[in-house]
Amino acid sequence: LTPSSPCACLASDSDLLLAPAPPCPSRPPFPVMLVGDSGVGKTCLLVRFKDGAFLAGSFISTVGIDFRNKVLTVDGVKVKLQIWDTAGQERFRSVTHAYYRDAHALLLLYDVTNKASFDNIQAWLTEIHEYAQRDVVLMLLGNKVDSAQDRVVKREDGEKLAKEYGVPFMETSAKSGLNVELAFTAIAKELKHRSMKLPNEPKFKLHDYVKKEVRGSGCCRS
Ligand SMILES: Nc1nc2c(ncn2[C@@H]2O[C@H](COP(=O)(O)OP(=O)(O)OP(=O)(O)O)[C@@H](O)[C@H]2O)c(=O)[nH]1
Repeated sequence: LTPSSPCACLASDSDLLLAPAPPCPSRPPFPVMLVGDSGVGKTCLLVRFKDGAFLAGSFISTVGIDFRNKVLTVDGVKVKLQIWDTAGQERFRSVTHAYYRDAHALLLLYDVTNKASFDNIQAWLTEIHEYAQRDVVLMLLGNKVDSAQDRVVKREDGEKLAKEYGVPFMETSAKSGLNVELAFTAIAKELKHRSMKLPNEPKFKLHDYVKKEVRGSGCCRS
């Protein structure tokens, strides 16, 4: 994935000013997969990120898999993500398994108002371990934090689990938009750094970045 000449999918703004970028086929988008139990808010998180809107009202479960593209500008570089929204329902699990291998990043969600979705995270991690690439970028998200009165999973429990498995963690809300942009930006930054490997650039540390930015967002101070 290390680019020799940047294309429109992964090119700095200054490069684009100097010469027209070559077409994208040489640079496919980074596949990012959303996984977690049915109803945790995967589709809503994606819609919030892509369109800045919240899908309220009746809940329509994803069938199989759906995907959307979004280009982010990270440190002056365009990074194209192809985000795969998977169905959380058990009956679609074999479909999801087929996609893990090609995913460069995974956002694993639970719902802070649904204890079972949190308890199932270990099973999801086992599945990820079995099917995904060993070096896949992984982040744990506790979604629906806007529903404070219905919360049954404490932030500390999410943090503890994430620490146990060595994965970055943040709480999100597809409804309010809290940390949604940040979650995808963090993933895009990590993918960009891994693929570009510029000689004089300091190594990007996803864990540290997430910790610093979450603290800065003011969402999680007790
Ligand atoms: N309060 C609140 N509700 C949310 C949030 N995100 C999703 N929801 C609601 O939760 C329900 C399920 O959301 P989806 O995004 O469809 O869930 P999903 O994980 O894609 O479900 P599957 O497609 O079955 O895997 C919907 O009724 C949403 O409106 C959130 O951040 N806050």
